[in-house]
Amino acid sequence: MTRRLGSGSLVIATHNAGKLKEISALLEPHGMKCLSAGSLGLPEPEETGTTFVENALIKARASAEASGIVSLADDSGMSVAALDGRPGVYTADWAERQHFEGAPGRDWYMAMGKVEGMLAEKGPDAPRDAWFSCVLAIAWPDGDSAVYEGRVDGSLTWPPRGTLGFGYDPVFVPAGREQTFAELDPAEKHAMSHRADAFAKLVAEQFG
Ligand SMILES: O=c1nc[nH]c2c1ncn2[C@H]1C[C@H](O)[C@@H](COP(=O)(O)OP(=O)(O)OP(=O)(O)O)O1
Ligand SMILES: [Mg+2]
Repeated sequence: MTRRLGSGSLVIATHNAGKLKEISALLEPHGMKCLSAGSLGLPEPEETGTTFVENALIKARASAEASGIVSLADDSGMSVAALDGRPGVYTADWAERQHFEGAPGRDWYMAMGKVEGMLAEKGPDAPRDAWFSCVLAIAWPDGDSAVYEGRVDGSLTWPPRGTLGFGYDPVFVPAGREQTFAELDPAEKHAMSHRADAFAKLVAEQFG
């Protein structure tokens, strides 16, 4: 029997503002009070794992140990079929850290261009299939943990379109739609994304 969260406070162990917003919106209806790793001043652990599961557990455990509060981490990324699943676990690393108007962030436009450039090298007929993966890991301060995996399939478009969402959203068109994740209403993205898929499993087990 998997341990359950119950109600109360939970730390969202991410330093990505886009994820924090999406995860808080998904958890609040279940009566959880969401604190952020950033606002608690928790350090950002190095993501030394080679799988989404390993990295999600590294982040959740680091937060639970440092805060003494049950913590939820998300490790996610985009995989391109014609690139043998890259960038995958290294999706964030492909976007260099930059400072925009004084605030730290990652250069997503550059990263999307890098993916497109590598795909172009495969020729004009290379399949443009891609998918996002998301692993959510919950870690309790006593070392217990639970993991949930999600995925959404789609294809890559170029040039990037839309201003909503974050990261690679402007180049990802989910299967069966014409708009990119950055053009869709956030509520629509939340209903079909890799994060939504993992969350549905988390909610079924934790709050069902
Ligand atoms: O819905 C998404 N829409 C667009 N891009 C996305 C999405 N979900 C993940 N991604 C990309 C960007 C993210 O940065 C990277 C995951 O890297 P990942 O290490 O899990 O996240 P992160 O470093 O941004 O924040 P943190 O580790 O503090 O949670 O994949
Ligand atoms: Mg990260």
